[in-house]
Amino acid sequence: MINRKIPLLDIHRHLDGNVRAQTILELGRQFNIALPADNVEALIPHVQVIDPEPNLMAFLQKLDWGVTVLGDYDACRRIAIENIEDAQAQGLDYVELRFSPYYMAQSQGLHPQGVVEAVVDGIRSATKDTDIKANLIGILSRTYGVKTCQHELDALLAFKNDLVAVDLAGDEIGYPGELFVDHFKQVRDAYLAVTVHAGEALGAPSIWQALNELGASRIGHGVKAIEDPKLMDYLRDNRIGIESCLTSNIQTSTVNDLTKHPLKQFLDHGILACLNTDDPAVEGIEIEYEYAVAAPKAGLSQADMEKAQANALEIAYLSDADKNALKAKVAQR
Ligand SMILES: O=c1[nH]cnc2c1ncn2[C@@H]1O[C@H](CO)[C@@H](O)[C@H]1O
Ligand SMILES: [Zn+2]
Repeated sequence: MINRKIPLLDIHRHLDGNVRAQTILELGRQFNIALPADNVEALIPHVQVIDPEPNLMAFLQKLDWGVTVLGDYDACRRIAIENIEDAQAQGLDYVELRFSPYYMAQSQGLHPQGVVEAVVDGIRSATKDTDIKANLIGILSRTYGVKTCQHELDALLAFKNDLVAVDLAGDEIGYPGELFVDHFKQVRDAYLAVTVHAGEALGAPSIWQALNELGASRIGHGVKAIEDPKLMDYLRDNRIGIESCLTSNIQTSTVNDLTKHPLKQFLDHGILACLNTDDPAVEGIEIEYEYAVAAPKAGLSQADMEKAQANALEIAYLSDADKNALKAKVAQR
């Protein structure tokens, strides 16, 4: 269970993997975009994973309707604002929301830089005068290839002061990290942190590559680290954060059964691993479910969950002052 005396964070949460079904319907109508259904109930199977998909790429297709309906920049602003509302409704104290501006722009011919501007603006206005804190992580959608990712990176770097990090997501097998060494040099030169989806569809070498060649300080999923004892030690000794997403790993068939998920072993080894949602609306879950249902199934005790909760704060892309402010805030609850 969530311990409300510890700050509650979700630091691996795709903003563009969390578009409400109702919003997809409304935006579809607004922009005259034909959808596979005209009511929420019938739309759900098209925009949400019901049973585990056979692989990561099949899972990722379920995100597509959420960006297909983004007909203008106001629509991008709207989904950013709704992401903050959803996070607030969950009692999250701090979120790192990640998004891929090219993925959001491509379907309706928007400009990635305009998308970044709209998302930044939406997050800023939605968090103003509230006690939820949010930071943004820009994503390079590797599935579009090296050249498009450079355009996507240019759009993100135009707003580098509004981001805390850049991530690499999408097709890990078809577009391995080796292709993006130059992109992440630019990210580091811009003084942004690096987190990479690695060890989800590929094995431990993909995680080593993210650490050694891309400069990752955190790893998204990192499931396959369990195959490499030297890597397990390295992650612990270098305080590399692992952003675990239990239900997502089941739905992508990265892990067949939660009882076999390595998160418990990561925690026992002293690795700074934490619990996150990934794509809440697409998965049909929220952070509460990950703590109340998924984590116990994965063998985590209450103490393990509290450790994971504390680890998220430890590895969050926040200053020590901001971390202390969050701790002080929850101490009053
Ligand atoms: O679990 C995941 N693994 C890899 N890539 C993902 C996952 N969830 C979403 N995206 C990717 O992130 C971008 C949108 O934010 C898209 O590229 C989507 O395919
Ligand atoms: Zn992810």
